[in-house]
Amino acid sequence: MTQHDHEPNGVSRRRLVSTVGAAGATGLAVGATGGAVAQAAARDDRKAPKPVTSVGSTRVPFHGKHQAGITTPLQAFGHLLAFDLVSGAGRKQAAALLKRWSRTARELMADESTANSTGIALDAGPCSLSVTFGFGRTFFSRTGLEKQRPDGLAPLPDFSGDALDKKRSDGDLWVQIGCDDGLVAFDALREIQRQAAGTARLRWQMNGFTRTPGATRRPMTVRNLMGQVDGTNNPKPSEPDFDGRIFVPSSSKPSWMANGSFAVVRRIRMLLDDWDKIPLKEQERVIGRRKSDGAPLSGGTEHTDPDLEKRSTGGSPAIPADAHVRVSAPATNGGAAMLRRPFSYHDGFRDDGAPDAGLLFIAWQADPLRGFVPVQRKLDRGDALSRYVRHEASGLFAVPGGPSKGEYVGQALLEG
Ligand SMILES: C=CC1=C(C)c2cc3[nH]c(cc4nc(cc5[nH]c(cc1n2)c(C)c5CCC(=O)O)C(CCC(=O)O)=C4C)c(C)c3C=C
Ligand SMILES: [Fe+2]
Repeated sequence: MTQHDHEPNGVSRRRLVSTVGAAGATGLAVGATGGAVAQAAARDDRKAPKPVTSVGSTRVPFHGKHQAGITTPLQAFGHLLAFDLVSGAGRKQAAALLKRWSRTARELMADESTANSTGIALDAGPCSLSVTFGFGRTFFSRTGLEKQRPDGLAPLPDFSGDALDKKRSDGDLWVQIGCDDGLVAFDALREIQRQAAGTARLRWQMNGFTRTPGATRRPMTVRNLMGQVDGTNNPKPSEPDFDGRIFVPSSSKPSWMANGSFAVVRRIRMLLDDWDKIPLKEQERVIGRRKSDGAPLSGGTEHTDPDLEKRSTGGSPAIPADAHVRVSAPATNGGAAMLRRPFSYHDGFRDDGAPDAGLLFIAWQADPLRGFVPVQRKLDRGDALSRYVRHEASGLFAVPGGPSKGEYVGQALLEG
């Protein structure tokens, strides 16, 4: 999904535009010939510092069958935003907003300066920026589009372990920003927020992070804030049933959701003080995998399939009955599967001194009733991990397919 755009000398287009602009202005002022300007530029070129990595120049396409930010490799920084339409804003205003947002997302992801550039990201490349847009259940009643509301947006059931903050849950519109640079990510966030003015008000925002590309000597699955290798047994795009599990078929109804997906977003706080007190062996039994390398307790290496039948020498299951990987596995949930693409978060410390930190859990699936819901029902009843986590906020969003050239995200819904 990503594309390394190695510009001349690996310098980003944003940077080149400003360099060329400056050289052009100088040329005019001193009346230099085109040849002299070219020679000066070539000299400048030799002096230009070489980028240390390709992180800055990596570009994620905005157009395509699916929106970016679903199968895009996880970026180091994430911002999740939910907006509510202001009173008086309906379908027309929402369409204009999605048009503005799409144009900005396309320009920023392509490393083009936007008309109202804040300047925050001026020296950086696109750094794998992706911006993804979705619609919450309430969007359809606010805009008179109830008939277009997909069944997949049926409210999630209440789970016994939920302690949800309504103010930080749901929302009419959802935006996910992912980027390998904090300033480029903030620049996108700021433009998206400014463009909403007069049409939609921010309902909640959550900021996340994960590993920086290149931070590991040996690229491997990332770790979460409990220290576990997290993401190993995700469905893989190379698997034959991947598209059917993650994306809405192109023949489905309503047709505007063709090639789209549903995002379940859960803010899950980790009780890290409690977690850190339990011995390593117990931490591993809670998950069912080794902490050091993520290998299943049934043996092998990180990518060996967990053997749920295997017994240890004492006769007990090698992967305990309530281990997280056993309870959540498709094999024990009638095949239910989802693509997990979470960010970690840390929002300081609570009054009792415990970190306010955990996982911005984002699960992608073609149908939440066949993905997240059955698995969370089971986890809610019998997951050893639930003693160490709290679900504090929740959202469910319909994310349309990717726009074709010249289209904006959600156009088929808003103009259909
Ligand atoms: C409802 C779905 C899930 C929630 C909520 C959830 C929360 C959660 N998970 C971890 C850590 C790990 N999860 C792992 C695997 C895993 N988790 C889910 C689903 C939910 N997790 C699934 C479907 C799976 C894959 C199971 C399988 O097929 O083997 C793992 C193991 C490594 C991996 O495969 O990713 C870890 C570690 C936390 C910390 C958490 C809430 C904070
Ligand atoms: Fe999990």
